[in-house]
Amino acid sequence: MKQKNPEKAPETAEENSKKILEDSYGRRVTGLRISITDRCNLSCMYCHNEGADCCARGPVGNEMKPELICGIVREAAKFGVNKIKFSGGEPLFRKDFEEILSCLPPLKEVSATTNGILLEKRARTLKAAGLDRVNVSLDSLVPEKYERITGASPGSLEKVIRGIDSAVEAGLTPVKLNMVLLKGINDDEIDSMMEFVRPYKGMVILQLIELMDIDPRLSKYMINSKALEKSLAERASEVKVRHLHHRRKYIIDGVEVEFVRPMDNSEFCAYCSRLRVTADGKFKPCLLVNDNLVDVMGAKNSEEIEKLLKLAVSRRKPYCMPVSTLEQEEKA
Ligand SMILES: Nc1nc2c(ncn2[C@@H]2O[C@H](COP(=O)(O)OP(=O)(O)OP(=O)(O)O)[C@@H](O)[C@H]2O)c(=O)[nH]1
Ligand SMILES: C[S@@+](CC[C@H](N)C(=O)[O-])C[C@H]1O[C@@H](n2cnc3c(N)ncnc32)[C@H](O)[C@@H]1O
Ligand code: SF4
Ligand code: SF4
Repeated sequence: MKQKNPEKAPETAEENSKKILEDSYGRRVTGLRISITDRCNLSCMYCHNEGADCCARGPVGNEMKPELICGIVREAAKFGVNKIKFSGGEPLFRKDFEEILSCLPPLKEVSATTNGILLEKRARTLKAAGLDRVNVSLDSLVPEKYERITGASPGSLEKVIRGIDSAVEAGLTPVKLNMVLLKGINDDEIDSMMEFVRPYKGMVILQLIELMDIDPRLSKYMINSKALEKSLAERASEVKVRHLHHRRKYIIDGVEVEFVRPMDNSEFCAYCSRLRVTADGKFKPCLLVNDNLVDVMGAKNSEEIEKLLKLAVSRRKPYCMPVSTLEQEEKA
């Protein structure tokens, strides 16, 4: 059989292994989760701000420029990273978000997570610049509750719903609605949220999120995730398992409901395939760890970015591990 490129010798296993990013726990990195600003127009009662130490509400600060963001993505793409998630703060606060999207290399998927307040006017331009889909955070369909959870001003819920409709019209689909479950506040709204997404016929899907009680004052809002997962499973006609975090997707009466369950979940961390980048230009090996960041802001060229990227991957460690693995690590 004729070789496609007879000049090029087949690659050795060693050469091949250099082209992927894998940490010492065998977890391959295939995605980047890039925070492009710490600024936000809301003040949600539970916000982890992607693990940042602080949450800037004021001026621009030390945010990465589009050139650096795209340089990082280009380097990561050389090692098989093919999914990018933009987050914040509120990513639509960046007026140059379209510019950032325009300079990315070809990728399998580019998505963003937004609170949706500024989405209505930007959906079309974001799509045209290369954004494939969005997740929109929407914790309640009751205006007073929505305002209580997010600190938003009256009228904001309608803006978010108009933003969701614009995203659907622009083709930023499927739009995922992120609903953080808060006991005693919105945990009675799961069914009404399912009815809300139903008319969109798969163009909008529901993602339920277990609260991460990063602050002890939040613990009283934790729902019983085990019981919820059991009831979703009982109601589902089909259950799918995603590779990312091994998250379950339940198909209930034709509506897709994904459950994100990060707390005390070693399976979730075992299938963590994304490396994070902070708004001020640091690789962040884990959402919940802040003492192992790798500064990439001053990187002068692609070689430096590559070196720092590999250093960050080498620092990755599952936050939650099965007891048997922890015991082995202690003995070693
Ligand atoms: N602990 C932890 N939580 C995460 C991680 N990635 C996402 N989450 C949480 O998952 C929820 C949904 O995040 P999104 O930004 O919408 O993105 P996603 O659902 O992870 O990504 P897609 O499903 O691919 O759109 C949020 O509450 C995040 O904090 C992670 O690596 N670790
Ligand atoms: C930090 S926000 C950034 C993007 C954007 N501002 C938004 O709210 O969609 C990303 C996602 O994390 C979720 N989130 C924030 N704090 C959380 C927590 N303590 N537990 C679970 N999810 C949380 C939000 O609901 C949102 O869906
Ligand atoms: S909108 Fe997003 S970043 Fe802003 S406070 Fe809420 S969860 Fe945090
Ligand atoms: S190791 Fe676990 S907690 Fe840390 S980022 Fe990955 S999934 Fe999240």
